Amino acid sequence: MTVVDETPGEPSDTRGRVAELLALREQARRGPSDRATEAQHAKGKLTARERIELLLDPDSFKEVEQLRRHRATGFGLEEKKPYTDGVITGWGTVEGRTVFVYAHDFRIFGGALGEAHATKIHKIMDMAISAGAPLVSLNDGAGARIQEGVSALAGYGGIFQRNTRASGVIPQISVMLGPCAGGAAYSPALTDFVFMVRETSQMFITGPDVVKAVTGEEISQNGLGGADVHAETSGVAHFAYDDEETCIAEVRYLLSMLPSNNRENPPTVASDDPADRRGDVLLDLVPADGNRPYDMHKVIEELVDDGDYLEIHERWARNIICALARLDGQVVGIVANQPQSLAGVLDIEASEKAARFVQMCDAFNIPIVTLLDVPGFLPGVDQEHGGIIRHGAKLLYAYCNATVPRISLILRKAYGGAYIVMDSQSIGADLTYAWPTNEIAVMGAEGAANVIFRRQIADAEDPEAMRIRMVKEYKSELMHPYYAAERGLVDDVIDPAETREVLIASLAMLRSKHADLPSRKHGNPPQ
Ligand SMILES: CC(=O)SCCNC(=O)CCNC(=O)[C@H](O)C(C)(C)COP(=O)(O)OP(=O)(O)OC[C@H]1O[C@@H](n2cnc3c(N)ncnc32)[C@H](O)[C@@H]1OP(=O)(O)O
Repeated sequence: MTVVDETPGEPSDTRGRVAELLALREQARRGPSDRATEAQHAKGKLTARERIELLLDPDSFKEVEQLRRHRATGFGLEEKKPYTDGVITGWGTVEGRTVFVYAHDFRIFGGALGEAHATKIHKIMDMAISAGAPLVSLNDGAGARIQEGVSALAGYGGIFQRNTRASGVIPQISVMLGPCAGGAAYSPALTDFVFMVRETSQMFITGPDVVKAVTGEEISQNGLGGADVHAETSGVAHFAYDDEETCIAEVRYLLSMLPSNNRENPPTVASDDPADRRGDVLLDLVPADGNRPYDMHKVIEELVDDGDYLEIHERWARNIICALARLDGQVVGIVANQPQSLAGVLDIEASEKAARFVQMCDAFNIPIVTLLDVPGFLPGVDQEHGGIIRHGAKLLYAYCNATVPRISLILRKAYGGAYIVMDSQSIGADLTYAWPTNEIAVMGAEGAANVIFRRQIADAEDPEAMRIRMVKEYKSELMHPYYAAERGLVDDVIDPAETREVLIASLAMLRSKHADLPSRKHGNPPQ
């Protein structure tokens, strides 16, 4: 059979019927036209099926509702009823584990979401939740299908509700691969991770034309909501890549670090990197002088298996690092201050970034290792008026609420509220370690001396000499690791070179940790 009428005919026998089915399937698989495919490729974009092939293990994709068509009328829709209705849905495997997927087909109504299209997505989301497997959306759609009016809007509502229900139950990953406007941008915002591709993907609530009409601002689509904007400025995107192939390969890498659902642990792999590998290089990597910057990435590289880690929000709020890595084959979430950026202070964005990460790790049974080198919260009118109190509280809340194994290590300094917030023992860290260079205090020695010895300094014959003496006294009295160790506020002071071994042994002990929070509907975290 070469040509099939859109209305199934009446083939005389089963073989005829099967031939007809195969022809229909082929039609659905091919999509609207070669021209539409060429137009998609000309924009530097792959088709929905090409993307699914890259995401899933070879030949593992099982499609659902391939022959679905809309029943909408008006605006010529009754004449245009393509199979799939512009979204391809189904499941397959990534490294042998089940993953559900939906992918907008931009060649059909610009990937815009109508009622049938939406209910296909609802079904696949329900299946992913029931099966307890991750959901990946490959987004390339123009938002609500304008011709279907409120039915399309209601379709989005159903997606948002399911995104929220699935939150913390199965990993949800949104991959942005085209212009995603309106409703198409909200669903990703509700998911755990957002990936974008430079030049070809954009996210905005209202596009440049509406922005210009309302505010008079002129801006391009990429300038308004491109990958770099969202990965560096707004924090909406966790990852940005130059091309779709790399982007989708990284989605596979991320999936390899996540459990299928909140009742499982992340996958373990056998590691060739010795658990007792010493890290003598750490003795020189981190300067003992608390004011000298260094790159915390190098510390992480030295500690984790084979130096491999996946950084989340790499280019947003760089003063804090959030990464997934493995220690002796077990996945861990690492939160680390970055002394090379804003001296590693906590500010509004760093607090938000780390809070979301800690919450994600806790939801998916990923132990958290916190590496502290923090001078405090960033002072300033902008920060105070921007709500650093409530944003900083998000991080505090996330840590206090986390029941996964939690280990913190103070590399150098940990001052004030920032020390408490960054998983101190007092807010529930299971084990806390310190390097011998560390200083835990309410504030740096200079600031402290100026406050508590203000009168002695002012009254002294040589105030500067007195100030220097008092700073020295304060340092030797309070600012060394043994002050905290003597009070049991750190569990041990360790040789930096043995950090990897200590972390691995501690995680092994904590693997069977079980902690329950008081029964409640849900908390009321600061927003
Ligand atoms: C709740 C909400 O979602 S509100 C948001 C509603 N959506 C929007 O406002 C977006 C409207 N669309 C657009 O701005 C643009 O189409 C963009 C930016 C998404 C894409 O632009 P381009 O890449 O230039 O593609 P283009 O505009 O040619 O659209 C491709 C096709 O999709 C169709 N299309 C685009 N958006 C929609 C839509 N929302 N509903 C139905 N069809 C649409 C176009 O008519 C076109 O169809 P055709 O191939 O038959 O001519």
